[in-house]
Amino acid sequence: MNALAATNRNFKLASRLLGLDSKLEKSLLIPFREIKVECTIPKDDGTLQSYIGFRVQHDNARGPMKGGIRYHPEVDPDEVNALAQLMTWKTAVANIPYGGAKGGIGCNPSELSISELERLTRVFTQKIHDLIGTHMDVPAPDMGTGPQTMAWILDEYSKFHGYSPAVVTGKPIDLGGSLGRDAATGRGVLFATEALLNENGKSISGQRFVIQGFGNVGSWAAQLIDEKGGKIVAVSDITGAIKNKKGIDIPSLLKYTKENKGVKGFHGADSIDSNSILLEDCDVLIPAALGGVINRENANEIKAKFIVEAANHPTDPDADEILKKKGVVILPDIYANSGGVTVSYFEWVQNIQGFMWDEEKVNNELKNYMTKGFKDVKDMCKTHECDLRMGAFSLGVNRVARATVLRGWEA
Ligand SMILES: NC(=O)C1=CN([C@@H]2O[C@H](COP(=O)(O)OP(=O)(O)OC[C@H]3O[C@@H](n4cnc5c(N)ncnc54)[C@H](OP(=O)(O)O)[C@@H]3O)[C@@H](O)[C@H]2O)C=CC1
Ligand SMILES: O=C(O)CCC(=O)C(=O)O
Repeated sequence: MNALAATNRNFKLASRLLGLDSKLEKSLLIPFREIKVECTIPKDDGTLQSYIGFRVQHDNARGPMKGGIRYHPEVDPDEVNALAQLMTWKTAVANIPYGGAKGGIGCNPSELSISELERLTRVFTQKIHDLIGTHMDVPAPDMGTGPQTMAWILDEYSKFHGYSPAVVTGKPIDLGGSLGRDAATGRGVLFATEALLNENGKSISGQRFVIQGFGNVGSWAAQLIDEKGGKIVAVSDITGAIKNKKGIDIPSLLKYTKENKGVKGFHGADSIDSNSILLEDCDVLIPAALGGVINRENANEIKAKFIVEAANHPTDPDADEILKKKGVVILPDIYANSGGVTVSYFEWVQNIQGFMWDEEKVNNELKNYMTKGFKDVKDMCKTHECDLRMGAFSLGVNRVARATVLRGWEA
């Protein structure tokens, strides 16, 4: 099932749980606006190369639309649509005053030079600058993008609209980025995992973790879980997968990946088949890379007791059903990885206030939001006698539906 069909299915199940009117259901499902732009840039060798960029603005009932921009070869309109919709429910679950959006460019950033990436980002911004803005749609980093990408967007946007730091979040600190945003998604994953384990009479310390993806989210989650005494027994990235039953030395791995651009070849662990990373024996599995990786092909073989979805849409609905029967507890993406957008909200607030918070305040506030989010999701599970995914979806969809009805449709 593709990402959009899967997301629509989860939305419709939640809508039925809530008893939403079918017309309201339809209006919540259809995106507010879908943008597709051609981005042609001269490559460093003088030849021209064209790329397609997307921005899907799904819903703005609760506030400006918000969501990352992804640079990846597999970016396609259906996936961006699904990810934009997930952002709408995610910002509502986190209870921050935003709607949802997502963007992407179909490209392989590892094959582009820094100056080619800068040209591509600037051309994309030129094409969408009228449709984003501090109170309209606020992009942020996602896979293949980061603070430097946000700095280029900020600069290009400001040429048209005047200096506007709050038009993007996840910026470098020197340009108004928030302390703690870089680590925020991984830190949110830590807080979410702690909440889930505590509820099950366990703690991070003593649990065995497997993490797929060692980029922004995966590496921060690994570092913070390691600092709390969790044992990380296997990790992977695009270069390969490694395993050490006794626990991987994460500080050494972080140093190694900076120097070697990947986990492959790390001396303190054995190399394993990348395809088997999700099937490794562990207590908690944390997918932190691509979507759709847990599906009907592999769900039966998963050994973890808990899955914490740091990636967006890592679990296919077929796999959800199989894992539920096996008794595996899944903490869904729209709650588990909401730490990133929550600190993006803090960054936006700081930019608008013109006042910078210290990192302790950012991290404490993030913990408050993640703790409250877990309680709100659990309350919905109790009310609707459903699993955590439906608890999170029904929480998010209900908040957006209420805002939509309150705003009304009068022309
Ligand atoms: N950044 C954020 O704030 C947020 C991100 N997310 C989600 O988290 C996930 C990861 O994003 P982020 O960490 O920002 O992205 P990054 O680009 O920083 O990292 C992605 C990681 O995934 C690895 N990867 C790519 N393809 C594969 C593969 N086939 N198998 C194993 N690993 C792979 C990459 O390897 P390599 O580096 O070697 O290419 C890299 O380690 C995405 O689903 C994203 O949507 C969710 C909420 C917020
Ligand atoms: O920080 C943000 O605004 C969005 C992050 C994001 O893209 C996500 O949560 O998937």
